[in-house]
Amino acid sequence: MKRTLIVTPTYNEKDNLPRFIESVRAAAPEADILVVDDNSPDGTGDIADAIAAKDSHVRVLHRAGKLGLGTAYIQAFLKGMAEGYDQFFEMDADLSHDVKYLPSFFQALDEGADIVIGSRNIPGGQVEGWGVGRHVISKGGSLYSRTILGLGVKDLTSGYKAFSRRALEAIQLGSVHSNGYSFQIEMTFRAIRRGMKVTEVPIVFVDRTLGASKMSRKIFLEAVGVVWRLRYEALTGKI
Ligand SMILES: Nc1nc2c(ncn2[C@@H]2O[C@H](COP(=O)(O)OP(=O)(O)O[C@H]3O[C@H](CO)[C@@H](O)[C@H](O)[C@@H]3O)[C@@H](O)[C@H]2O)c(=O)[nH]1
Repeated sequence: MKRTLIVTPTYNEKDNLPRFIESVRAAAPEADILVVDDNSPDGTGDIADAIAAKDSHVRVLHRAGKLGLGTAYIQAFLKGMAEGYDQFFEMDADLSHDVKYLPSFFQALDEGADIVIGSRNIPGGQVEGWGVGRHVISKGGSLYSRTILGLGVKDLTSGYKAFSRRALEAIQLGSVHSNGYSFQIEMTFRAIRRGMKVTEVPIVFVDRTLGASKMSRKIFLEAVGVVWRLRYEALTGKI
């Protein structure tokens, strides 16, 4: 039986986290959940601790402040690898990633995928609840990065993903620099450069109804630049 670690980074998700954990526990009862909370001012970390105290499948990694999505995942993955997990998931805590898709991720991993991406940009996939601006940023961002990096993956910024242990080893987590949503692009690009197999499965992403997105101008600009850095590193043989 493969050991699965589902990582969810949290920053001010007090209204979403209990339902998120409950739904993941019901859908994947064998999996463990690691919440990475960045000292959320709304007390999400305390809520996570209270759930973890009652459920041995749930643990919490507390960090001192808002250190970013990318470093949250890297810290959690390194911890999970040291603990011997075989496969790793990324999921947002805000209920935009529906657990009903977990079986298709597990199936793709079983069939040999190294990375499974919950894709909004393939037949059967879509986004509900975003305004025009956010659609343009997301679709445009995927197209921009696909074109510059020469990748066939349709949804490069999705945050609903699964990795085999082999994929995380190949990526060499210590050399990943991106911290915002461009972290997603960098992880997939590095894996593909090392010959990992990527499979996209369709998901309908439903925008959060509680709490707020942490998308910012800084995160957007980081992504614009990261793509060129990755291309340069690939051209110069660094990745
Ligand atoms: N620990 C921690 N968690 C964070 C941080 N920033 C965001 N998060 C958590 O990361 C998850 C996603 O953040 P959101 O800010 O809700 O993302 P979004 O705007 O809905 O963006 C979605 O779309 C992006 C673009 O496609 C995706 O890249 C992203 O992963 C996500 O799926 C949430 O659980 C949120 O609390 C941070 O600095 N630290």
